[in-house]
Amino acid sequence: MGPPDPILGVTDAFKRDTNPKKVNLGVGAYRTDEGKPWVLESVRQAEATILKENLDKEYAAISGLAEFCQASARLAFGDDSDVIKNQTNATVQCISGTGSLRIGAAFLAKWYQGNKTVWIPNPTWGNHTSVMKHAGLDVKSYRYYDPKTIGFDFKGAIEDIKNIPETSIILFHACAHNPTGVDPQKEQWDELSSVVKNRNLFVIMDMAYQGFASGNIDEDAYAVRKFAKDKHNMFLAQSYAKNMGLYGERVGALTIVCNDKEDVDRVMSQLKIIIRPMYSNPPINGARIAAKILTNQDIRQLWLKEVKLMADRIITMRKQLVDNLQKVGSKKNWQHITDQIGMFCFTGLDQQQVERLTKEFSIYLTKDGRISMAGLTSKNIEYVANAIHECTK
Ligand SMILES: Cc1ncc(COP(=O)(O)O)c(CN[C@@H](CCC(=O)O)C(=O)O)c1O
Repeated sequence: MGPPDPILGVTDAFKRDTNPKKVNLGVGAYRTDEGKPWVLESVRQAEATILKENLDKEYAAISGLAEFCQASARLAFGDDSDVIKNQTNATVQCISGTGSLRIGAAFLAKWYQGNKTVWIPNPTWGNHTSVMKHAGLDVKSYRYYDPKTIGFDFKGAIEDIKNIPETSIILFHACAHNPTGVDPQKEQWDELSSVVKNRNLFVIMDMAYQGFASGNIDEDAYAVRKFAKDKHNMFLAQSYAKNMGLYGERVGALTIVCNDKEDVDRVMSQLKIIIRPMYSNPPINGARIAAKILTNQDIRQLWLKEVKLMADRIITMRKQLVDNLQKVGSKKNWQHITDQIGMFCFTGLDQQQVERLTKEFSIYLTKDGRISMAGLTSKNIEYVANAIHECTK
């Protein structure tokens, strides 16, 4: 019998708990202030529009829906980027963010001529290592998080990256780092770009939360656009699970940035050769919804408002959690909760404290002390704050 998944297994345990006060702060999935999943109105409008078009259910191309792929690349790189203007993006629709990373890793494993070791941040999303190893790449890590400051270890990251063997592969979270919620400042991204360039590293940008971090899709794409502008060898993995709430539709895109159009044709041919025996071609429904949202201006404007609303609710929950911790008498410094950004808060709780939260209070979170902020609501915030205080005082 294999072990439960460190992230998705938390939800299974939560579902088995019969305590009426139980709270799920595990999986990174948005919840409303009523604690319910949210299907965005922009998604509903896109679905209604698509329904009227009476489309068929034919296979998609191996590379997916072309309109979706182009719209995804434009969203990430920006209409005025050289990548879009010169059409040097080899973009394929994949099975959400995970699938985009997996196909990109398989491409590197087969064709990359450099050092096939991927350097991932420490800590990182629990599935990164498995995805890379499953593709046949070695995995090592670089310093990213400083437990003393509960912040970004910029000095440590730079030092480690300067020692990464040239032509290796390095992975960055483009925004809303999971699990720490700690992102580099823009000037730190600029320096990271320069150091990575000097080491001639291949860059994997994992952008699973565009718009969800700051509430602004352009702001959150800063790192992707900076690295593309600096002409890095790179690929980008995009997910629409969180910023469009299309979790179960499995909608994502992989873009490998190429030197020229001929390169794009060759790379696309090889991506199709990798995809075909893996799942042949991707599902059409979710990609149609995402393409409609991105290309219908009225629906797009509504979506931009909704993605900001989700980001703002999480920011509000951060402030309320700190206020409630102070209200119940905690004397600890919880500033990192409001300093952090995106879906998650890296609380700094140790494994024993996490176990107590779950055993004594039926509050579910991952073992590393990460909480999904969207699981907090105005109804449970006091209960959660009191429980955290009880386990940390
Ligand atoms: C940094 C990062 N990359 C990729 C993904 C994959 O997302 P897709 O659903 O494949 O588009 C996630 C999702 N991580 C969330 C969701 C649950 C999971 O897959 O682990 C999490 O960490 O709770 C992520 O946090």
